[in-house]
Amino acid sequence: MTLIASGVAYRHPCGDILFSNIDLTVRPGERVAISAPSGTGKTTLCRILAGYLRLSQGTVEIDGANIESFAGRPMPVQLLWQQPELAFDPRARVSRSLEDAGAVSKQSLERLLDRFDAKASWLNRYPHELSGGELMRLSMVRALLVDPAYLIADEATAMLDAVTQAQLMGEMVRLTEEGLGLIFVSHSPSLVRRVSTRVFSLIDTPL
Ligand SMILES: Nc1ncnc2c1ncn2[C@@H]1O[C@H](COP(=O)(O)OP(=O)(O)OP(=O)(O)O)[C@@H](O)[C@H]1O
Repeated sequence: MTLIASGVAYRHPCGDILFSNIDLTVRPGERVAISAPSGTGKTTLCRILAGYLRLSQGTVEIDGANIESFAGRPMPVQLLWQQPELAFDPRARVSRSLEDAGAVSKQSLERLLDRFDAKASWLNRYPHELSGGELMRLSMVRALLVDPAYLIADEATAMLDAVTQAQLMGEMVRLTEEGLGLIFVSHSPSLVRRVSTRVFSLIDTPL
């Protein structure tokens, strides 16, 4: 499954163009860091690639299928937010949000909880009853439950302590060795150097 963004442009509702002519191809197992100065559209591009935001021009396709055609079906591109609470309904126990992510077998859930060192008992809590690190682990579990082909991590580990950050980034790298494609944004040049197999410069400006 190859992810291909061609001629992508985004225009704000006020009409201002944020970026245009973005061409990006990501293949299974690649780890692509999106680099660009603050405010130039990295998060916006991440949201477009994951189908959260409508592009103004161009296409995003997965193996020839437009990303918009996955509406109502499990999305093969999953987004990890920097604020993991955005992935959970604050009025419901975490287990409910995981169920809403899609039909999932108990085995897959247990396997993923184990992989991300997350406790099954956390599922009975509300999002505000979990620490940032715990919620991030569960947000990774949620993203991977639908067995996506691509994971987009938008500064997903930036708020975490160094140990948790290293552990979760390490797990993401292992997932890419199993074929997952990873697109990530990080303001840490050393993390980008360590993790990425390629850097995509959004506006041709180095990090
Ligand atoms: N509705 C809007 N109208 C005009 N500008 C907007 C609107 N929404 C967002 N922006 C601007 O779009 C720009 C791109 O935002 P985005 O979050 O994608 O950048 P970024 O590269 O991820 O930034 P950072 O590195 O600081 O997180 C920002 O300058 C933001 O102020």
